[in-house]
Amino acid sequence: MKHYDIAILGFGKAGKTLAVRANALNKSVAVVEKSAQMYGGTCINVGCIPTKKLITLSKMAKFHENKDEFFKKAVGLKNELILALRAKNFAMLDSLKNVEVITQTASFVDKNTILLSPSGEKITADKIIINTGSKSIKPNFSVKSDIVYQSDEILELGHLPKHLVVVGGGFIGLEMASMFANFGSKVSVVLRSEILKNEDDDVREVLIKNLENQGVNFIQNAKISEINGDKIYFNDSFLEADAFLLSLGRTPNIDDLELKNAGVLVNKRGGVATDECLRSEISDIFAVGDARGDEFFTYISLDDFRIVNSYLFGDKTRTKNNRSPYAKVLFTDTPFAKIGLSEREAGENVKVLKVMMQNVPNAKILGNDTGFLKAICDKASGEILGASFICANAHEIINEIAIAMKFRAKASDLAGQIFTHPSTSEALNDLFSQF
Ligand SMILES: Cc1cc2nc3c(=O)[nH]c(=O)nc-3n(C[C@H](O)[C@H](O)[C@H](O)COP(=O)(O)OP(=O)(O)OC[C@H]3O[C@@H](n4cnc5c(N)ncnc54)[C@H](O)[C@@H]3O)c2cc1C
Ligand SMILES: NC(=O)c1ccc[n+]([C@@H]2O[C@H](COP(=O)([O-])OP(=O)(O)OC[C@H]3O[C@@H](n4cnc5c(N)ncnc54)[C@H](O)[C@@H]3O)[C@@H](O)[C@H]2O)c1
Repeated sequence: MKHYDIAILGFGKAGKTLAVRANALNKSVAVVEKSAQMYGGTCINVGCIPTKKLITLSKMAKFHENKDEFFKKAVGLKNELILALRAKNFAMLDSLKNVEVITQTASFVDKNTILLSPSGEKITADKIIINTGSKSIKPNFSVKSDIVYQSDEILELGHLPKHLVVVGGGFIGLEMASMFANFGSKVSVVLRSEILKNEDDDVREVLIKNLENQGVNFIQNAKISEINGDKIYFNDSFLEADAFLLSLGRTPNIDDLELKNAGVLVNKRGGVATDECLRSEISDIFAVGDARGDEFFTYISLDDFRIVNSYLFGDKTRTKNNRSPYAKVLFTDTPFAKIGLSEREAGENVKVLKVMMQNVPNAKILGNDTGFLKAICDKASGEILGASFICANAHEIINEIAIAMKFRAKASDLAGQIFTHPSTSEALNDLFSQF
């Protein structure tokens, strides 16, 4: 039985980054990945990168007469990118002298022993890192149809659907709705509640208007009973489509792991229960990324790497409790980005600042002056407590607010900051000058 200093289960963002770090420190590492199609993990193969490549290409569809042909070309370009990234990720680890990539499914025999399937071999390790990601949640209504897809399957579709019904109005649902509408599909989003019901009303208003202008039709507060053939049934009604996308959320991918054999516990979110250093109940077993069932973002998986790295190889000071402020972005045609408090969450002792994009010169240059920048500041100190940006480039400039919040900057700091011109960032001068 081969022994390693560290075994990493799953080739995800945190795990692969930790493997590179451990190799540099001369530790022996096994990275166990169940699928050769998933070297590099969800983000590069079926998540962030393929979706954002297609979202970017979909914005060019309006220049193409034959929409179906352009969609197929876009899928081809996306596939080229993914194949290159997957090969690069594999080579990155395979070329390291202390790292071995093992293409098998991992499960625990005990707290230091991993069974590899289908080979039946076993390996042991001093430390084990669970980085097995997440999977799509299964519907709680009946599905009898062969035109129903999950997000990874729809990225491989060989034709552009004429009418796509997206079920679920979260990150994947709204991004895909915007993307397929740009490619030229008729798109309907059927969701059980109201769109982004926890966000401020002015954000929701712009978001819905923008998507409706793209041709997306919303059916909110729908109680879905079934998808049968080419029909989805909800409330007292139905819709006909030639493709359905299920985007009902994701759940940790830990079923194969036989965690009980190692004594590792599961939390209420169905993920591996960890402490602030990401140690499980068994102190030599850690969990990182989606497998913890906390926040499902690539940059959180990367930050989990920083925490485990600090614990195993550093001064142990970096923990889940001192993460930097970070934003979330919905990559619709006009993106929505949010960090910290919204106006609704902020309550009384704050000042709300707002700039409409119609008044921002760069928005005119970009040809998209919809939306606004909104910031929430503490009334007494001026400290920035949050921001909601729904506008072109929102996904980039929100990171400037993240840095400002990390250093507890005040409105006056950004009001007096020199920004390049013309840029969307320079609108932050006007926004924070209002304080
Ligand atoms: C369509 C889509 C779009 C997304 N867009 C974004 C975005 O724009 N920005 C963003 O930040 N996040 C996005 N996400 C979320 C992001 O992709 C994930 O949060 C992130 O990739 C999770 O990384 P991870 O390190 O937890 O593991 P993953 O990258 O998921 O890696 C886990 C790996 O473990 C393997 N595995 C599972 N079980 C076993 C086992 N028993 N043995 C061996 N191997 C196993 C899997 O095959 C997989 O390769 C998106 C997700 C999806 C689905
Ligand atoms: N831009 C990004 O950073 C990005 C993009 C895509 C995905 N992601 C990550 O992936 C995760 C998964 O995305 P997602 O869109 O699948 O999940 P989500 O949690 O964002 O949204 C799920 C949606 O499905 C609805 N839903 C759930 N069960 C339902 C049912 N039975 N009937 C009708 N509606 C139902 C929910 O109300 C919600 O609107 C996200 O939470 C996010 O962390 C991030």
